[in-house]
Amino acid sequence: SSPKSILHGGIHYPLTRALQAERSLTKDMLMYPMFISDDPEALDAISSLPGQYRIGTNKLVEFMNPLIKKGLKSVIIFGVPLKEGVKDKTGSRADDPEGPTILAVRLLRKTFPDLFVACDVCLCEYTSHGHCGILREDGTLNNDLSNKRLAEVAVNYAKAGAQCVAPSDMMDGRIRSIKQGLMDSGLAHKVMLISYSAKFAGNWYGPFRDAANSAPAFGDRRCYQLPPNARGLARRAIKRDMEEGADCIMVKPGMPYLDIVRDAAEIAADYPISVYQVSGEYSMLYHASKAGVFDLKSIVMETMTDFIRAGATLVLTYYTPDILTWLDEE
Ligand SMILES: NCC[C@H](CC(=O)O)[C@@H](CN)CCC(=O)O
Ligand SMILES: [Zn+2]
Repeated sequence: SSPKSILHGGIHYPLTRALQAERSLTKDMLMYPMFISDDPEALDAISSLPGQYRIGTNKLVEFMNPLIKKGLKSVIIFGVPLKEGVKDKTGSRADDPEGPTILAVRLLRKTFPDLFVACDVCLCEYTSHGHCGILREDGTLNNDLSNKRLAEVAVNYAKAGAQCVAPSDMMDGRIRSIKQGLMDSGLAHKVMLISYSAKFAGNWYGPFRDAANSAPAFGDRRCYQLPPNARGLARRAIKRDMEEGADCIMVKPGMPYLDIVRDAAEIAADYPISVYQVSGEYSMLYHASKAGVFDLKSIVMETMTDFIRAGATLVLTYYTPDILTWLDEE
């Protein structure tokens, strides 16, 4: 065979294999999604997301301490109101100053000054109909009213101390609305705006909707989350969000959409690229490893390599607490 047909010489030893990596996973690259309950005393195990909890604000510091010790650098907060009567047609309690999200932001910023605190921005946990935006009488989205509301919510989270807001709603133009809201409030210079730019409708979010009590009461999210077959729309949404002022571009779900992560890394080459390993991916890996398909640590660390190879620089994953330990074992 010709000299160039010999590839094995470059990967025979662990060091030479390590040299093949363009980047390696560090703790800075991990953002931990957390569910904050409106019951301050809650520490509820989430059956659909084994190992994850809905945490009340009175239990949050105790829950966080070991994670901070392990080197946790950032979290993204999802408020989960379970009390009766909180949800309404416009999600008016999303930025309730006594609601779980704002209370958690204040507590985390006060207790852990070095922790980077992001907030997911959406209405679905706070709307009676469970959709991510405000609806018209005919049941379709009122995009402009939704953007106005989402910008108010994002600004209020920022005012409470969030250093990052990440709108997962998928309304058209919400990045511009939120960026403008941050600028008008004199906060745009110190709040990172992560856009869930390429977020796909489909079957991967079930465990989250169970955990966050945020499933749509009717219909689905196919009129505002991208269709799985829409590579072109994803590329257009990424370019649009860059234009509207996003500081970081996210793709979601993760493993099934690595081609879109690669697209994002090429289109938004000068931006950090984020990927969300969503609840369905998390639970699938968990149960498959329980069933003996593979070793959990090995498979999770391999998916992290996959995200990085595809171009991601920030990974949102419920495996963050485990990965912090596994990185120290390497
Ligand atoms: N705002 C939408 C929430 C959305 C799930 C859904 O579409 O219901 C994601 C949260 N940003 C789900 C995340 C996950 O499944 O882990
Ligand atoms: Zn939503």
